[in-house]
Amino acid sequence: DRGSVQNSPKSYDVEYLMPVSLGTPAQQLNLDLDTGSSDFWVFSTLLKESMINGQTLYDPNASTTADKMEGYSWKITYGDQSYSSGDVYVDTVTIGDLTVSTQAVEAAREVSEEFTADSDNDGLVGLGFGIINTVMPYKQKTFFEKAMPGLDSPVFTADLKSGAPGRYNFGYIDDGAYTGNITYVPVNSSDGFWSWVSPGFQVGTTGSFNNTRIHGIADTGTTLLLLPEGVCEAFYGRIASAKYDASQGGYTFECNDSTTPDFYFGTGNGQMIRIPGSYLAYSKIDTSSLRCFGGMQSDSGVGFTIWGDIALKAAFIVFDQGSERLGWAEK
Ligand SMILES: NCc1ccc(-c2ccco2)nc1
Repeated sequence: DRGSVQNSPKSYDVEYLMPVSLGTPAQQLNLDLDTGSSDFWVFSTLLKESMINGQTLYDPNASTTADKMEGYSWKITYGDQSYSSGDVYVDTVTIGDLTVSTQAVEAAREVSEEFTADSDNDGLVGLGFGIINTVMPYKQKTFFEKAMPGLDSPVFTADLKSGAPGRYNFGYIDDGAYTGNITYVPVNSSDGFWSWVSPGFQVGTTGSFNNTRIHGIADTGTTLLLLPEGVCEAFYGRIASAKYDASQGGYTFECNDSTTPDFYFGTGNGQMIRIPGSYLAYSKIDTSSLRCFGGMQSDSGVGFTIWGDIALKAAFIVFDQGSERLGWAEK
């Protein structure tokens, strides 16, 4: 079996949403596929009115195939301090023509204000590893883990684009979606993340390659690229107008600064992925400013590097759960 679904970026590519069908008859929600977590949760009719702001709600009582998992609950807090919690139902879920008939659907009773404010986002599909699912008393499998046995190949791929729709594919690799070769690197899933080691980086075409191993995770659910302080300093040191602006909480530079170099990261056996300098001028710090907040920021608050959407949208990525490895290709 296999599946393919379009993803659509919200403004500034802050997150990418995909249509998902839940229950019988189908209820369609727009969800955020997040390889940095492992809960499948949705806005639901269990929520207090004050927590809803335009989102589409999953109504388990309107689904003939929904069964409540009595005594089960969940609560999750994300790196950006947003959180959600609620009850658990089993129901049928279809993403891009791929159906899982008994998916644990985590129906929210409570969401933090950040989620309430994000009116286009109806919930998250966590495609990290099930070991970090938060359902109690027994953790639940991710959508991919449930689908995997029936797939042609135990992989899913992410093709995120800058300011344009892309695709998530399940169970196969679309050889037309990338150029050159796919370089595979081993994944350590013991923390539940798609954790891998980059051999290093290069700033611009003239800079030398810096052989410094960077431990990090591939995370579709994080907007920015969070790298070690030293890497940020090497990159921003090459941009004339760049500075660390404590009032903005990060590096900023003039959006049109022509000295902005491309950023390359190593994926293994000599391959590098090029992130265009334009991707790193993330967003204007305010409408009247000529300065942009950098798409690359320090990972010092996190403890490991997060290869978020800024990096992922420069590549075609194979999340190979069958072999616990990541495949990287240019496109
Ligand atoms: N890295 C997972 C994740 C995704 C989306 C969000 C989010 C959306 C609106 C408010 O917070 N938070 C965390």
